[in-house]
Amino acid sequence: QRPAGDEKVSLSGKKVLIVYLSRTNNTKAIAQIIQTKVGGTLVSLELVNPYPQNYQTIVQQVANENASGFLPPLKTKIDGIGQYDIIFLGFPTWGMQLPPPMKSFLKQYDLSGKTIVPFNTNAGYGIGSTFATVKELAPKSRVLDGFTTKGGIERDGIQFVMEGEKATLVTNEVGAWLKKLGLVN
Ligand SMILES: Cc1cc2nc3c(=O)[nH]c(=O)nc-3n(C[C@H](O)[C@H](O)[C@H](O)COP(=O)(O)O)c2cc1C
Repeated sequence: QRPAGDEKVSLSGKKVLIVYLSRTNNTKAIAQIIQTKVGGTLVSLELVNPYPQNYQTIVQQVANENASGFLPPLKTKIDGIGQYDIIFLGFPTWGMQLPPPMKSFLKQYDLSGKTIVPFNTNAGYGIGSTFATVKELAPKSRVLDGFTTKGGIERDGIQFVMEGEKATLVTNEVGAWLKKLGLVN
């Protein structure tokens, strides 16, 4: 068996789906960079009942949902998910966990046999349990090494940061990551 982190996957003849959750557009920016490099269908995960705009209110609501295991219903429906071979999943870290809507997504869709490629932004505290939870909720998928970068720090009023030098840096980092996975040349 090959060591973890040394997995390669080929893009040829594969259909790509990029699903992301993003509140302040940092994770969305990464999703768009990925789409520019590998193509595919870009889908934003939207909720039946959107989260509150206020930061403290959403932090409290997410804490409650994480504690109770509540899975918010998704407004976004993905037609014919069976046609996709490679599914990129993008999300921020929320309360050091995978955001509840991503848990909803992974519980709702059967991704058996598919390749999942996670990516993340966070305020600097890291991925937390997010990548591990993706693996737990998609036990019959092949989950590749994820990408993570520092995004906004909404607590301190810093929202969108993927512009200027940061955008250039992140674009290069995403390219190197995709190359390592074998998804771009
Ligand atoms: C409800 C909530 C909880 C968050 N919890 C964390 C956290 O536990 N650790 C962390 O590093 N950042 C945390 N953040 C910050 C986001 O992960 C960070 O700003 C991210 O870049 C936002 O991505 P987005 O712009 O795609 O929404 C939290 C943000 C929100 C709104």
